[in-house]
Amino acid sequence: MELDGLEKTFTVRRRSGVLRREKREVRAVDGISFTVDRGEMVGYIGPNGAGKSTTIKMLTGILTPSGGRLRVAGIDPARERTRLARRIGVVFGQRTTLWWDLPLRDSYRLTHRMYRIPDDRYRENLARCVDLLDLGDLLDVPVRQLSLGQRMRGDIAAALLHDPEVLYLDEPTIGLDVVSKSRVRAFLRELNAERGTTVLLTTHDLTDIEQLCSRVMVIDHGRLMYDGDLAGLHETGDGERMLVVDLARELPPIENVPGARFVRADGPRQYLAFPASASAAPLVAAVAEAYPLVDLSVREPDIESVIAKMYGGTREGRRESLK
Ligand SMILES: Nc1ncnc2c1ncn2[C@@H]1O[C@H](COP(=O)(O)OP(=O)(O)OP(=O)(O)O)[C@@H](O)[C@H]1O
Repeated sequence: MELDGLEKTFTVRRRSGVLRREKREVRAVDGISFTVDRGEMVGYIGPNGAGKSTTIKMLTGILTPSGGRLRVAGIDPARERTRLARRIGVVFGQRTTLWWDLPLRDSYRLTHRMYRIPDDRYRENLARCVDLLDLGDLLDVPVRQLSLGQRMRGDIAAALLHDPEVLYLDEPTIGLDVVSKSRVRAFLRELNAERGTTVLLTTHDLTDIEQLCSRVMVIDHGRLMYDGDLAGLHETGDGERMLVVDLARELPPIENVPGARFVRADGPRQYLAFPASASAAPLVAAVAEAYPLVDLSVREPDIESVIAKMYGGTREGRRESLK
């Protein structure tokens, strides 16, 4: 997957007075370049409206880029959308590609025909998906009667029956309970390890990224803000760690320890933030000397707060120009 200076601009008209109409240009994707190698599993994350779905729509050929260059499996998606469709699979967590009134089995049969999948390949892939995604009891149930988690597993299987080399997953675990999420994640890990399927994963659940992706790309306002591993993301966001101290009794906030920032108290427990790059030892010593310390722990920054910090730094750069 190769993107070089990829752009997508939408022109939106908005009524701004009785007779006036304002023409506004939204740069949903504003010059994005990256390469994803075969077999990589990459997280593609960012806040609402960052441009993630627009990127995926261009990667599938649904939308034509306004600028830049794009290749997926050597194919230009907008020019050869049908040829590309045989090589990629897409799962949109918010929508289903299955036939609502048909049992899962019939949806799969239709996919079999549409993609002209060789019979033995189809049988083999279906059996594998049914086994690993635990779809055995669901094949004869109409899609509309499936729970969200069951439907999602059904959708993932449908996207894989034609052996795609590249899989785009847009919020594949949205709305799923903990058990369904872990089942979907385990399946994706196995798919990637066994088949070498390249996966681009968009999600708001950062546990998906933590458990599945060694590389993560952060997009905001249509621009790539970060491309690297998860550990590096912590550093970039200048995250904070949290020292959680349990005191012998409820006491006023600890505000006199240099290098620590009082965050909140919960009875005798107090939360002190300090820079992720700093050592906790001097803080612990200072607290222990001045307060009746019973217990303590250090919590690592969660990715959410790290990313929130990154976004905080880019708010002014909103690139929506009036025309
Ligand atoms: N068809 C369209 N016409 C006009 N503007 C659009 C269109 N599609 C997307 N946009 C705008 O482009 C920007 C990026 O939208 P996009 O859907 O790609 O974001 P996203 O990162 O997928 O967000 P979310 O996490 O909410 O799904 C937004 O400002 C959105 O309003």
